[in-house]
Amino acid sequence: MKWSELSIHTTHEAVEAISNILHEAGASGVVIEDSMEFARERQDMFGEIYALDPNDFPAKGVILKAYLPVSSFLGETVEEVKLAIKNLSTYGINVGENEVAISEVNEEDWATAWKKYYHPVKISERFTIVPTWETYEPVSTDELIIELDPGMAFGTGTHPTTVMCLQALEKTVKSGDYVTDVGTGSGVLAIGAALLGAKHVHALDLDEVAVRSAKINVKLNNVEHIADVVHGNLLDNVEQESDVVVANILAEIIMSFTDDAFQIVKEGGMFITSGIIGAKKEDVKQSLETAGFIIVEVMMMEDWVTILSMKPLKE
Ligand SMILES: C[S@@+](CC[C@H](N)C(=O)[O-])C[C@H]1O[C@@H](n2cnc3c(N)ncnc32)[C@H](O)[C@@H]1O
Repeated sequence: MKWSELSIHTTHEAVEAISNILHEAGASGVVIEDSMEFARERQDMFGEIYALDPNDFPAKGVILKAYLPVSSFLGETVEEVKLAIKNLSTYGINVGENEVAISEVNEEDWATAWKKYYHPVKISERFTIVPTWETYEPVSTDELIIELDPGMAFGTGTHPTTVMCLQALEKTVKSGDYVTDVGTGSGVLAIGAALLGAKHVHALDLDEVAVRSAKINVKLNNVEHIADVVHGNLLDNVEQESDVVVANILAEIIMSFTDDAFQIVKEGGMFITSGIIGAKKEDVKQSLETAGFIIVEVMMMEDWVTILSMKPLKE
């Protein structure tokens, strides 16, 4: 089968938003070629992972490659994608060069292209993420293994926003907790919370592809009796109070539902918010405080921020 490869040269800041646009446009996969991936000392942060070939990476910024089936609608879809990306600047997101190129490729060229960059990664005290096609022996009995096939959903578990969420879950989830995962993507955080001893995890995503992918991964990790995955928009129709709510979405989206989150977080419970670029940190903190949360900790990795906030106990 022939596919159209849409290649977009952009900034780190715009990756997540553009990936969402591409998924919404029907892209069956998004490959991220990140200049920082090549440049940074991954060995220090994540342990030795893999040898990188400089030819696979742009000199600066990020190249996103999305794959769409060749069809008569392609022209329109590409125009819609270009317009949606242009509109991101109205949200204060710098899309950089925003060069868009289109070429035709064979299915076998892209379906596995990204897998060569994805190997077992120890991402926190306890969590190691292992792609399904790799074998891995745990090094200690304490280690928690998340097996993932991200398929077409965000993420591989190694994005800084996800890494910080897993570290935050490690600090906050207690045995028997109720957890809600808003924007579950591949289901990585829901699985993490279940492995940490949560009694029940409610995971949801607006994107049907993510819901399918998360369901597969939840099953793969044998936590389907703990974590349910549904299609949903933020906390609409969520009534179950939670000890921990985690949301790794864009700052603008987080700020739109801090009041709703306050309603479902139990007193003394935590709201973990991530996917926030450095420039939006203060806005999100203010939105959380206005809703009634107390900021407990602010974590940073690269230019990404994760905020842990608590719903105070009544006097
Ligand atoms: C950055 S990904 C995070 C995935 C995963 N939780 C992680 O940490 O790797 C954000 C996810 O939020 C979902 N999302 C975006 N807007 C949403 C909304 N309004 N309601 C529910 N999910 C949404 C996207 O489809 C995407 O899967």
